[in-house]
Amino acid sequence: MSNSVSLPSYRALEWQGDELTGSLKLIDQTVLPTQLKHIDGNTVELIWEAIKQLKVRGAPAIGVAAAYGIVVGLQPLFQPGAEVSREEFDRQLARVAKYLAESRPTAVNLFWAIQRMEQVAKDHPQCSAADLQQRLLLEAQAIETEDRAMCARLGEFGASLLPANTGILTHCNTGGLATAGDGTAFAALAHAHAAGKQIHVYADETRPLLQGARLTMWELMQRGIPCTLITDSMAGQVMKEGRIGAAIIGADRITARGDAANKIGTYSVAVLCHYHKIPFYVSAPSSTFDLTLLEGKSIPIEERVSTEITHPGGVQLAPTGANVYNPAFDFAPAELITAIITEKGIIQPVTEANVRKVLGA
Ligand SMILES: CSC[C@H]1O[C@H](OP(=O)(O)O)[C@H](O)[C@@H]1O
Repeated sequence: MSNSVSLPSYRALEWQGDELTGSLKLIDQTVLPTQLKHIDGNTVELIWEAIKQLKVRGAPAIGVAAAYGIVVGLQPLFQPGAEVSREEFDRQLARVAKYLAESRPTAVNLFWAIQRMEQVAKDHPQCSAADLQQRLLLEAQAIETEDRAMCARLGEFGASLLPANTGILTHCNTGGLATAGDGTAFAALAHAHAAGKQIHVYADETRPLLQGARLTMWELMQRGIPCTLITDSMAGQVMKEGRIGAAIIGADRITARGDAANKIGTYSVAVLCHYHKIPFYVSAPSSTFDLTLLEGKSIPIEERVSTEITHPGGVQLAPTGANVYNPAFDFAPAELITAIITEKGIIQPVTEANVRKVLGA
């Protein structure tokens, strides 16, 4: 019996109001799963901080949040009775765009969304500041709406590849919390479940910030999708036991040859899948591709504070002064990826020629 794929009842982010007084309502993902708490992103500083601290996270969601962050960041220009010149507006737009671009370095969706917003100003050099502010809100809303449609396509294409009656391993979180819609890799899980494929999801906890344990398990259980939480170090064992028929993960930046940067631990999952001859799928929108880069080693990898590892949840687990290395991402080389699922189609085998062919680039 198949169930229909329902959009999540929660939304990682939601715009409220108009271009001059509106704000971005965000789920604070750092306190899930025990608290469903919202923050009101009514200043660009709050939105910047929410991105930096992973209160809002996930490549597509970061892009949507930054797009709205630009609208919010320009609102202070419009004070009652004050005339805003286009020159001043353009100066402030450049400042806010640069500020938001400095929040996190790896997810290319952030820069893609900011550039799309800046392009609106370039495309309308003669319009007034007030008119442009309205156009910027429309562009941010378009980015959000397109993201929702993208998730649906990723879900359909991804589900078509997932085997039935087996376990599917996933890493980090790629669901509605990481996007404006139903997710990327997560959408494939939801669509496969709804299609009656009888899958069982094995979710890596995903240290150090535990997006898998805290967020993916929460999303799967919200949707009634059979699931089991495992530690990252158990991925090989569940494969060895024959529990896993495929793995599917998201991405934060994919190069022209198909090297895919994703949450730390992704490379290990890809190598384990290769060894166990298990299909390894990457699911990501075309906005996650950076065709200016060829090799994964060129992708800027965010390094985060050591306390994420030494003091998870504020509890000290390592000696004071311990040396720590905390890269937030690694990358799976194209050679280890069975296929990359995009909203424009499936890239398989993963080669630069096929990347460009499917993306039409
Ligand atoms: C749907 S993109 C999700 C992608 O982003 C996550 O990183 P973070 O939680 O640090 O924003 C992770 O790499 C996911 O695969």
